[in-house]
Amino acid sequence: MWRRVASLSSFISSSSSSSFVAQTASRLNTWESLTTGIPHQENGVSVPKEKNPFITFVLGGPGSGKGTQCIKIVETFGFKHLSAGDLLRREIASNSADGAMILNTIKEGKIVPSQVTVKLIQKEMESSGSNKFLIDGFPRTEENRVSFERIIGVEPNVVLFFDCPEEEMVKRLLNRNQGRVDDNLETIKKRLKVFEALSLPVINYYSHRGKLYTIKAVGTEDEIFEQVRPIFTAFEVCSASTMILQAQ
Ligand SMILES: Nc1ncnc2c1ncn2[C@@H]1O[C@H](COP(=O)(O)OP(=O)(O)OP(=O)(O)O)[C@@H](O)[C@H]1O
Ligand SMILES: Nc1ccn([C@@H]2O[C@H](COP(=O)(O)O)[C@@H](O)[C@H]2O)c(=O)n1
Ligand SMILES: [Mg+2]
Repeated sequence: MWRRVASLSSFISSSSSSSFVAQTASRLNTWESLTTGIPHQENGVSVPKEKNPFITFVLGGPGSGKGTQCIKIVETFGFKHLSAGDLLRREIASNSADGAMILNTIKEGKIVPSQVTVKLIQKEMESSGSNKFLIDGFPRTEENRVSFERIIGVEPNVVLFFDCPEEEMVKRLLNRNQGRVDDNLETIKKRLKVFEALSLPVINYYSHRGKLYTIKAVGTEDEIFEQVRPIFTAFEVCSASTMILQAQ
């Protein structure tokens, strides 16, 4: 299977997205698990590989444009979008037992205990009927990351990092005008500190794991999406080709 994917990358080397496709083909050990359908051993139990979801984590500082780009990714590639922040805000709005704690944490720009956030994500994943997820604003900390791996039992296939200068992020947040309790300068400053101290190490972790795609998050929304598009196009091309090869 690996040989076939490698030859695929040279076959399409003349396409406009060729470098991404080649890069993607070289990362396809995870993708292969989605498409081969060959049972593999997991904790001693044989599990059909095609049951694994395809997971993309969407990371970046506050106001870097994660939510904005997720809408475009969903429109073009049909993922189920799960925003950790939106799920937490929904808990506040529904007056759940954790609502007051979550509201205070968000106002302070701090991070909600991982168990709470991962359970919300898990519930949405299970009820979605989808197998392709964009998980936006998560993991924000090493604790988030480890908790997801422990509870959900899988690692992401792709990690997008929207890399944006602080000054631009602050400007965007102060103009967002969506009535968010954390869109004020005091909370924004705290969120930026938390991002640097707790979220950047997670981004570095995925860089070392060879899963990170860094997007320069300046310019128009469309210009930024043109950096994102080839990443998922490459995965789609490789997936379709693998299915054709299997059918032969
Ligand atoms: N490329 C862009 N140029 C200018 N403004 C943008 C751009 N992308 C997004 N915005 C605007 O910046 C604000 C923040 O964007 P968005 O909500 O997508 O960021 P985010 O990374 O999801 O932030 P948060 O972490 O706070 O949820 C929004 O008002 C959005 O319309
Ligand atoms: N994994 C997460 C994600 C978010 N939070 C809290 O929600 C706030 C808003 O998140 P956005 O993704 O919408 O920016 C964030 O500042 C945190 O307080 C969290 O705790 N854990
Ligand atoms: Mg957002």
